[in-house]
Amino acid sequence: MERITTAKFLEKKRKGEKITVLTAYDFLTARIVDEAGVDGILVGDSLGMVVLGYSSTIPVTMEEMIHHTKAVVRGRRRALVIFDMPFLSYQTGTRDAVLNAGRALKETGCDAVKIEGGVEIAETIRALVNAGIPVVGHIGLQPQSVNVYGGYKLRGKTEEERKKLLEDARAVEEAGAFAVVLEKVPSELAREITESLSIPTIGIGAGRYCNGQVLVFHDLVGLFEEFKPKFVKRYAELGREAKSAVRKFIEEVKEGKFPDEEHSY
Ligand SMILES: Nc1nc(=O)c2c([nH]1)NC[C@@H]1CN(c3ccc(C(=O)N[C@@H](CCC(=O)O)C(=O)O)cc3)CN21
Ligand SMILES: CC(C)C(=O)C(=O)O
Ligand SMILES: [Mg+2]
Repeated sequence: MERITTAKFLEKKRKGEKITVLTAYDFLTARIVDEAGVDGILVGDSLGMVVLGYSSTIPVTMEEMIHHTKAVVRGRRRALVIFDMPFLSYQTGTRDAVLNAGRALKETGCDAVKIEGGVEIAETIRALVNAGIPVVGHIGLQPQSVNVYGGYKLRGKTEEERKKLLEDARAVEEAGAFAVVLEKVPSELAREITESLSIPTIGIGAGRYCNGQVLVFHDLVGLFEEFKPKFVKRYAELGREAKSAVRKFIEEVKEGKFPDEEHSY
């Protein structure tokens, strides 16, 4: 089976083929999304909220990211694995960024890293690419800056924000990123950015005109039930299913129905 490469992402944009990316934080989920045929698996720092129970992505460490990414890489056969650089692993300077991102590549076997930020982080993207580390940018809503913005609101609404976002997109591309995530921006602005770049845009809450889409796996299958911003579409209700299965188990054990002959030796 042919592996998806960073070049494949660019080729897909040129050919007008959509790119699909989903998160995974463990071996089995990686296997499911890989076998279903996604192009990319993002080991998001959202794992802090989804699997570790933190209320933001701020507390996530390199150690936690590495631990989960190793499991994801073991479950992957085809998709490109992207390591989401956690808060404070790249914001303190290009040297720290290269050392941490290099560590991610060396220790986990991932293919690329993602970092949040636009114009202000372009120099860091350049340093990573120069060191041989493929980079995905991430602009618009940047969850690691939640404490500066005081929330997860839509970005690019005012004319000033719109201009800044277009500049961010250009800076990320010029710095050498091979793709860029656009988070929670109006569809029309995402369209404008997508048309102005030669690298693919991967949207989350950024409308239909992006070159690809990314979602958190647990949101898509209805496992993270309390998280429901407008951009999440639930394709299944696994949270409900799982709870109902557990209730049945409890009931059957209490009634002496489980285990029966079929499940005993
Ligand atoms: N499960 C999950 N899915 C995600 O997409 C995700 C995470 N976790 N954790 C990390 C970041 C945080 N993200 C977020 C978080 C909140 C909203 C959001 O729209 N929240 C509110 C609005 C809050 C506001 O206006 O301040 C909502 O409408 O639910 C969007 C993206 C995206 N990422
Ligand atoms: C929502 C995506 C883009 C992300 O950064 C994450 O899962 O952490
Ligand atoms: Mg993230």
